[in-house]
Amino acid sequence: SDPEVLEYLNRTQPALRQLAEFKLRHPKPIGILTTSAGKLVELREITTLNSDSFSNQYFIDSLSHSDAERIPERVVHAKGIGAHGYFEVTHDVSKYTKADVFNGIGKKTPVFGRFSVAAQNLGGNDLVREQKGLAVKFYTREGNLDFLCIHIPVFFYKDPLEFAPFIHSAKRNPRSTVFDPTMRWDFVTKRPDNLHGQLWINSDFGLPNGYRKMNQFPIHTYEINNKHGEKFYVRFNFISNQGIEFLSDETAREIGDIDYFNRDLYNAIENGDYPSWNLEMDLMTMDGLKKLDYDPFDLTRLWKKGTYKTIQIGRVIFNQNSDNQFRDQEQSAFNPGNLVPGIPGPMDNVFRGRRFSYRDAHTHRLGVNHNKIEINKPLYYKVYDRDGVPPVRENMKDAPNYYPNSFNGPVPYVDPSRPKERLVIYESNAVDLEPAAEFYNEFLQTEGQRERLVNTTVRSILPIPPELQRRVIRLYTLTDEDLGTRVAEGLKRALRMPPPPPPRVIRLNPRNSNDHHRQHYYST
Ligand code: HEM
Repeated sequence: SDPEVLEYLNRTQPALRQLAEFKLRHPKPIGILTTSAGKLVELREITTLNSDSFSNQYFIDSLSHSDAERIPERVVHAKGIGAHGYFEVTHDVSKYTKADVFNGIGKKTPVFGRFSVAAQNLGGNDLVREQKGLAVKFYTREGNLDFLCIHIPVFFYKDPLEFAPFIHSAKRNPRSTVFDPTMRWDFVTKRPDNLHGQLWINSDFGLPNGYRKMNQFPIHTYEINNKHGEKFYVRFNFISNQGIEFLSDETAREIGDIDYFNRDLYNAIENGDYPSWNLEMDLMTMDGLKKLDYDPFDLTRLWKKGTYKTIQIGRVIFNQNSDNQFRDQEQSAFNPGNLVPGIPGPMDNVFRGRRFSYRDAHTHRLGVNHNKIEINKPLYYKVYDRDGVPPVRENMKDAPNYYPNSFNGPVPYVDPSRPKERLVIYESNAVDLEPAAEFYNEFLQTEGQRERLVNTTVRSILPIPPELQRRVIRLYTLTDEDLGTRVAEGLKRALRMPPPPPPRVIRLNPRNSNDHHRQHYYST
């Protein structure tokens, strides 16, 4: 009720008034301070000055806990923000999938979502041209269902063996420590399947205006099946109800806030402006698949118009910020292999690689019991796994710890409608530049869009070695002659431009004896 406090709360954005709000909710201290083992801390223990610090358990606890408070950051998508919410079914899709979570109009399922930037380290810059991610964990009655998505509808490669080199080339140079376009362009030109995704990233669609204003795509072609065992092939899409907006590099520089995406999402949710996405699926039947003149399982290409229909399923709404980002977001373990009956999932090789990679990454990052951490815990589980790095929770108490057994440990169930066989797909390793050419000529609809793609590419290849620049232009020309020519001409023009002036800095005169820096150096 203090007018000064009210005025402060009104004037300040939610992300900057979090502590003031905590105090409003807790007008008195929330309790007596303790050590981690629960001993009450006495006032004289909160300083070590003029005392025997190594008799002070509070001091030892504090120092040694902070020494160990970092865990490995994610190898990709390290920086992000998490929020809680729910999924609500809005349409009847029982014809296509028996997944309980998608059946029963009005049914709500709790979800946890994590929004992220792909190549930045923890604490990195949101305002960069990189794929932005959204991972959603649905806590369904049939186990956790995880979708991991990026904001462009195509992926970079078809062979999971490209994961490590792709990531290395997109992250920091191990010697210089800085992001290095030479590595990235070298890899793209050596593995041209990456080109289509790279064009998306360098186009107007590369940098969304915040996490709320982007669509999200799990990309893979998923197999789904109904209760009669009939199979369908789908690509899921999360379509933003906030609309989609993108930023130019110039606007991003003007905004200049490395936490722009996190701040925007957090503030919106705190203000009750809950972001939501419609979940839909582009669907093909088995008969439809047979008639195609392209590979619908290829992650590096879009499905062609007219070959599928789009079915609405429901919507995801995020209506609560996490009250502890480390507990929820940093400890969250999303795995695309977490699927439910009725969604057997994708068959392609990248997906098979991912089934292994995420599980392995989570064991490294969070320990082998990562699915027992609260944020990852399914609603129901009965396992034969035991022990390992905590948390083990009740560790299945005294139930039999081997299967099969004769003593009523958990038993598998029988699903009579599970399709008997799965499609086996053969993937071609031929380089196909058609999807990239289609993106340039058809997907981009205006000259302005093409011009900006060319300009962004030129800026990006300007610092790389001439031989590599020639290789980029050769690849672009092979993709589309006009695109290659324009990049070549743009590069020639850019090379003739004078280098930008050095940044303006504040200089202090070291010979000025009034300079307090100098006094500081001498004061010791
Ligand atoms: C061979 C292919 C791929 C491999 C090996 C791979 C591997 C990984 C790994 C190891 C992580 C970090 C996991 C963690 O520590 O929690 C990760 C995160 C992520 N990946 Fe992938 N990935 C692949 C392809 C993809 C694709 C195709 C997509 C999207 C369509 C994708 C979206 C994401 C997202 C959104 C995250 C962040 C998850 C989070 O918020 O925790 N990845 N990936």
